[in-house]
Amino acid sequence: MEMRLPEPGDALTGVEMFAGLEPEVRQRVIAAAVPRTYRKGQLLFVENDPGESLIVLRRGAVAVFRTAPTGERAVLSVIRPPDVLGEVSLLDASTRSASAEAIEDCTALALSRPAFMELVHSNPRILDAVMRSLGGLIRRLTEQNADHVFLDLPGRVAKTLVRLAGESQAPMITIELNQSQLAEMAGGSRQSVNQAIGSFASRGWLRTEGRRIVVTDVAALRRRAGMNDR
Ligand SMILES: Nc1ncnc2c1ncn2[C@@H]1O[C@@H]2COP(=O)(O)O[C@H]2[C@H]1O
Repeated sequence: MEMRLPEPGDALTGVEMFAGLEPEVRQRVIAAAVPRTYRKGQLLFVENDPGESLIVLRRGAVAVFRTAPTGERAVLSVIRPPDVLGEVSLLDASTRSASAEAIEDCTALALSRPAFMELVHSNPRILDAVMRSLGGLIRRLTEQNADHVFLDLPGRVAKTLVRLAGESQAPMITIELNQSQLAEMAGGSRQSVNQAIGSFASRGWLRTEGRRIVVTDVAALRRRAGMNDR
């Protein structure tokens, strides 16, 4: 019988949680997962829905947010491939801790809770990656808490932009985010975020182009956010 070698890249390529799996286990995970597509603006799930699956994002971007009783949103994070979301309610067998909306057209794989738990029980090594992912989430939450105490709003806007710019070393970094999304992420009103952006633009640290922000001086934003120089 002809043996099929695993593809050099598959649907789980780059996803840290599945990185240490044997090729045939990866193939079983892929076979058990259900492909999903979400249009820009579509909700993947809302807070307090039953947590029924782990979502592996393959393409697009998803905003994770909480909604206040007034309807105001606070964006906790923007998830991009090859990241996962929905692990919290799977692990504590509870409801979704936040809502998630596609902010670009997305493709994803959904792994049901029973399939995920079966995978964990038969491959306990996966717990290393699960713990790393939870540790990373706790670390980010700690940092966000500290930012709300120690940084003023322009500082939080600067830090949000630096985070969105990621590790890029490019001289100009384009961020596909409008100012209300940025306000939801930085935890401020649209008006005060607009003022901060205007002041950064007048200093030559960025410019706005319609719904995008082009960062031209990440180092200056890092300094404004009180982050160490690299
Ligand atoms: N503060 C946060 N920062 C980043 N991601 C989060 C945060 N809170 C929740 N999430 C993600 O959003 C998901 C919401 O559904 P879950 O609780 O199943 O799993 C959650 C995590 O994957």
